[in-house]
Amino acid sequence: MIRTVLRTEHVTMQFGGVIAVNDLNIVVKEHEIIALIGPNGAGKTTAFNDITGVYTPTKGRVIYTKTNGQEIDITGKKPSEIAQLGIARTFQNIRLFKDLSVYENVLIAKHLHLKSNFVSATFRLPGYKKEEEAMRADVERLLKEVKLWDVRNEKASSLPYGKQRYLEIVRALATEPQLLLLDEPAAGMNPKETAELTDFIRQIRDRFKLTIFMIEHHMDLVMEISDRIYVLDFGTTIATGDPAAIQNNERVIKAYLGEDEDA
Ligand SMILES: Nc1ncnc2c1ncn2[C@@H]1O[C@H](COP(=O)(O)OP(=O)(O)OP(=O)(O)O)[C@@H](O)[C@H]1O
Repeated sequence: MIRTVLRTEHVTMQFGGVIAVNDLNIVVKEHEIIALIGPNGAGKTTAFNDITGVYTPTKGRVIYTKTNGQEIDITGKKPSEIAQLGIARTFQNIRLFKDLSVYENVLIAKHLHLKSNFVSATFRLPGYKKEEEAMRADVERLLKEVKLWDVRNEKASSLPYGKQRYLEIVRALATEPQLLLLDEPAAGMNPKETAELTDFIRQIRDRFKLTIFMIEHHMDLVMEISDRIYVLDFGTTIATGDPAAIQNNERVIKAYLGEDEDA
C-alpha cells in the first residue's frame, strides 16, 4: 500500500468571524503531486500555514508520516521543528537574499537547516571544517543537478524572474525534504516559463523522491501535473478528484465563473 505522507483531519481555521478553512480533510500520498486550488481568498494559503506551523488550527489535526513510517501529530509545532521533520515550503512572494549569490543562497538554506552553530563556525573548531566541506559538496551537487551551477556566482536579484522562482525551490530542496509544499510556484510566470516549471517540478519529484503539495492558479500546470486536486471555495472543500473530474465539475466551474463575474 502506498504510504500516506500527510493528512489533515477536520482542520479548521477561524479568524474572528471569518472561517478561512473549514473542516479540511486532505490526504497526500508518497510520490504524489497534489494541487490545492480555488478562487482568491478561498483559504489555500491559510491551509498551508496550518500545515507548516505558521498558524495553529482552531480545530483539527495535521498528521505527518516520517520516511520510517512513524506518524507524528505536527499540529501547532513550530515551523522550524516541522522543517526538521522533512517538510519544506516556498512562499507566494520570493524570499531570497537578493544581494547574495545563487550559491550563497542555497548554502545558507542548508546551514540554517543543519543549525550549524555559530560559535564553532567563527572559531573553526574541529569537526566544523568537515561539516562545512560536506555541505559545500552537497550544494555543488544540487546546483549542478538543477542546472544553476553556471550562474552560481550571480547575485540572486540579477537572475531572470523565472530563475529566481527556481532558486526558491532549490533552497527548499537543500533541506532534503520528503514533502515539498509550493505556494504558487508559477506566480508571475509567462506561458513558456510555466511550461518549463511543469517539467522541472516533475523532474525534481522523480530525482529527489519527493511528494509535492502545491497551491497554484495556472490551470495548465495544475491540470497537466496533478495526480489529484482539492478545490476550496470560501474555506470549504467543494470538490476532490483527478484533473479530468475537476475540469467537468459543475460546482468548480460555478465557483470560478462567480469569481470572473465579480472581477
Ligand atoms: N491572518 C489573518 N487574519 C484575518 N483573516 C485572514 C488572515 N489570513 C487570511 N485571512 C482571511 O482568510 C480568508 C482566506 O485567505 P487565504 O489567504 O488563505 O486565501 P487564498 O486562497 O490563499 O487566497 P489567494 O489565492 O488570494 O492567495 C480570506 O478571507 C482572508 O481575508
